[in-house]
Amino acid sequence: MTTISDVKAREVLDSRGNPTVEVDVALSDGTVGRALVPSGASTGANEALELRDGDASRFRGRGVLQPIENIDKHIKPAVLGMSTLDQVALDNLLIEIDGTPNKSKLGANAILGVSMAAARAAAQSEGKPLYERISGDGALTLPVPMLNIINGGAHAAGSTDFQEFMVVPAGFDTFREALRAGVEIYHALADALRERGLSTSVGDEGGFAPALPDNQDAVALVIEAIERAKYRPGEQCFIALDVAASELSGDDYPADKLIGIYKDWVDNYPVVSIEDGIAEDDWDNWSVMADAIGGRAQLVGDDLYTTNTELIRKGIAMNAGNAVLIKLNQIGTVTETLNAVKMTQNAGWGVVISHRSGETEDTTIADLAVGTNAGQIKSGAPARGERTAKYNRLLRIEEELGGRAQFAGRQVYEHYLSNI
Ligand SMILES: O=C(O)[C@@H](CO)OP(=O)(O)O
Ligand SMILES: [Mg+2]
Repeated sequence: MTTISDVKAREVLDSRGNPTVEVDVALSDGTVGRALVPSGASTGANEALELRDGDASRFRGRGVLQPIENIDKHIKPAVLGMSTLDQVALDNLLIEIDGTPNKSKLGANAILGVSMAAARAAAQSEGKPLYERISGDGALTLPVPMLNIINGGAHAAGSTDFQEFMVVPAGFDTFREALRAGVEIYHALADALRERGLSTSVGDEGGFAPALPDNQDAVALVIEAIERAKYRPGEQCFIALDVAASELSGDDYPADKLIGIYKDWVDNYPVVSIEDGIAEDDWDNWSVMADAIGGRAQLVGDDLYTTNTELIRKGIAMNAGNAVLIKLNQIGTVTETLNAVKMTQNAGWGVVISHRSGETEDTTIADLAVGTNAGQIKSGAPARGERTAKYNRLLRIEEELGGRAQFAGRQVYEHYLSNI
């Protein structure tokens, strides 16, 4: 039996220059799986806890030596000698050692680092790519990339107050062609901004962060960029938003005003997906929004659900949206993440696998998107290495799958498009 022979954790840096946890899990057969943990800025209140040191003399209090010590002292002794082939048993043990509902004792960053590294080690030891180990006998699908090309909100001071304006190149036959369209649109957007004398400096996720007077200007600019790149909006390329409404001031943006804006945009623009359109504590207005536009747009809950099956179950019962954003570090183990995806898919809801605004070179989410047949991934703009690492991994997976590769494509949004 192949067992865990060593666990080594260290402090490394993420894309915002903040420390984060990296874990190596070594197996008795000599394989080593490595994982790096990402970090959010616009976090949901119900997310599992990211443990930071708080010692202001190191990295302005953002160090992660405590979660690393927790791995050394509490996790490593418990998992040495365990089989990594049973990810569920391993993750259940990690949850048990922590013992809190939100992983606040050991830190979700400590727990997830070990869980992900073990999954990667197990795949290697079996001689399989990670996506294949995740999928078992299930379908392998290349996801539609949702490329965040205008960054605002908590990710880019001085830009729009809505957080993300994404281009969604769904109307192509392969991931490679879709990504290429996204890249050309990204560059066309830079030209459009330059022409107007607007800044082309970028936000945390690699998208531009121009000082635009209105959120609607950002939508109009994305459409202009699609056309400038010679693609057809509403046919080949669509728009997705992450409003991150929990970060907005309720005085400026009451729910009825927001729903009015979305109705207008869904009527007039090729907007196919709206994430966190309503604040995370306002379940009732989530249902109101879903009644108003749920047949015409994917309504994705991120801060609302925090990849937590208890909250997803509640949302499905309340008709609060029709899709879930999935982030490994919101819940803290691979197994719980896979359970969240399954519950969402079983309800017939959409799934978007997501990066965090603070990222690393880790590419686990690319394999997760393919292996779960999720259909959609958001990993920022097609620029900045920590974002392109995921898109590049997907290019390699598509090549590796050859004739077996299926691109999720327009079909993901067909229901909403046929209702227009
Ligand atoms: O809100 C989001 O969806 C994410 C990723 O884009 O941002 P953050 O990681 O800051 O929560
Ligand atoms: Mg979000």
